[in-house]
Amino acid sequence: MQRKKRILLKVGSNTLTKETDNISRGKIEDIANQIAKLKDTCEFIIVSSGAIAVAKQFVKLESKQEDVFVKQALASIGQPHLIRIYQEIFREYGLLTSQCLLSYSDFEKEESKTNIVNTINVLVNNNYIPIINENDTVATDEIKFGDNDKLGALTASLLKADLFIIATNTNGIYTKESMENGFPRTIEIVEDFNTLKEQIVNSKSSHGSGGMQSKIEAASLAKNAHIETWIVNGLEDHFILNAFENKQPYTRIK
Ligand SMILES: Nc1ncnc2c1ncn2[C@@H]1O[C@H](COP(=O)(O)OP(=O)(O)O)[C@@H](O)[C@H]1O
Ligand SMILES: N[C@@H](CCC(=O)OP(=O)(O)O)C(=O)O
Repeated sequence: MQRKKRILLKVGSNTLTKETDNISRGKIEDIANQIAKLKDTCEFIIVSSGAIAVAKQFVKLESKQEDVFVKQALASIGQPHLIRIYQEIFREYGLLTSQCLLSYSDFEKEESKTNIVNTINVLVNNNYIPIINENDTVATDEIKFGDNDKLGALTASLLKADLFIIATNTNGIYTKESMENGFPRTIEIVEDFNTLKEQIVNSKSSHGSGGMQSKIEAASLAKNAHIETWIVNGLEDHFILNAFENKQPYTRIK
């Protein structure tokens, strides 16, 4: 039997909420449906944000503490709900899920790295789809700066993914000029990072935290591990299948 292509899929809060204030069960169904269609040829590991967004649907926390502590508490409330929603929906598509909470510092210790690889390989070999998020109680890197993009890239590298897909709210990276004139045009293939950095515009989406900058940095980490990154429009239905079939513009960073 041919070896399956290992795909690390990073989905941000914007994709999961379809840019609203609520998690979209429809978007999670769309992801499950695509994974079910590809399951004979591809194995998926998901890095998913959305814990804070789910919690905000249910609670408003009172606190005199700094904003970041409130976000950490919201993540703690939202994470079990997020995983429950994934589990319920993926089960309907015959897919099994598990939860892994990781932080950057786990990628700096040999023992933790070995444990992550061993655990996730057992899960994947038994047809479980690991759903990874930052361990927000102990780490604040992504809720302060990131986008879970770097966590996605570190995980893709450690687990030797064949492809790193970042789902966001644009058809990949647009040229700066085209963004400024209001007719965005996708840069389809990137081979030179220096020219790419010049295309970043200082804007982010409603729930987004890192903008395109953090995606380019994540792609650069993946490239160092010889992994190709695709930046695709997660708001579209069938966004993974569309990219495979070239039906929707997206950016490939080789
Ligand atoms: N060159 C570019 N091409 C596309 N989007 C860009 C570019 N430069 C900056 N951006 C901004 O980056 C945003 C995507 O990043 P972000 O808001 O963090 O989303 P996500 O939550 O999906 O990680 C886009 O909505 C856009 O506002
Ligand atoms: N870990 C947190 C937030 C991570 C984060 O900033 O992510 P993103 O939605 O990709 O901008 C969460 O699950 O809500």
